[in-house]
Amino acid sequence: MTIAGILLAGGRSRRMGKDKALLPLPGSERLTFVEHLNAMLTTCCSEVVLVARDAEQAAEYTFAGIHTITDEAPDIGPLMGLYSGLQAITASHALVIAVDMPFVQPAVVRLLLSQPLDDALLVPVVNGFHQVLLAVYPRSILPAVEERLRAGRRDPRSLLEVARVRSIDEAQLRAVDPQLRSFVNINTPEEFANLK
Ligand SMILES: Nc1nc2c(ncn2[C@@H]2O[C@H](COP(=O)(O)OP(=O)(O)OP(=O)(O)O)[C@@H](O)[C@H]2O)c(=O)[nH]1
Repeated sequence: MTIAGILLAGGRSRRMGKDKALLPLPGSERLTFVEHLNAMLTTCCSEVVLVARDAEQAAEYTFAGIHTITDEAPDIGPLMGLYSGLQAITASHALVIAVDMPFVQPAVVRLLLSQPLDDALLVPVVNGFHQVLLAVYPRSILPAVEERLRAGRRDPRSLLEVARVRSIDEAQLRAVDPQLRSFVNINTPEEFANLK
């Protein structure tokens, strides 16, 4: 089975005040979050798709040479990004990463990609919370995504109520990423300023 990478970048970054995807990666002189995550996914996925909310936002990423598509409709939330991304890929499954998680560790990606793939969602659990924005989704989940969107839901978390889920527990995650850096997500200028 092949697995695609989907980067979700279609949010408005309101709390940050500027597009989080284009923030510079700490410790790197020139890479943005989106370039860094795209480069990582390119090494392990059969295809990588970046999902922006609309053509105007997508145009911001042409410099990075990333295959960018747009949401079927903008501003419906990451569930719409997932829907649009899953429709665009040819692989049977996708590793989905929010573009505001710049420290996703290759070892965690390898752990996720080494699991048996079937029709279940494969979701890491940290502090008791399912990490739906760093998880593996089968394309076969698309009808359920469509149903959730029709019900007015915006968050992939709502799939946990209707889909079969296989959890990756915290001990497994800590074995490869002891500080769970992979699950740090950046929302505000303060959080960005405090990154090391
Ligand atoms: N494609 C797509 N991605 C989205 C959408 N909404 C949020 N995302 C992505 O989902 C991830 C989590 O988003 P949030 O941090 O909850 O929201 P945000 O819009 O980025 O930030 P705020 O405006 O500050 O809430 C980020 O990578 C977003 O880019 C959407 O409507 N479409």
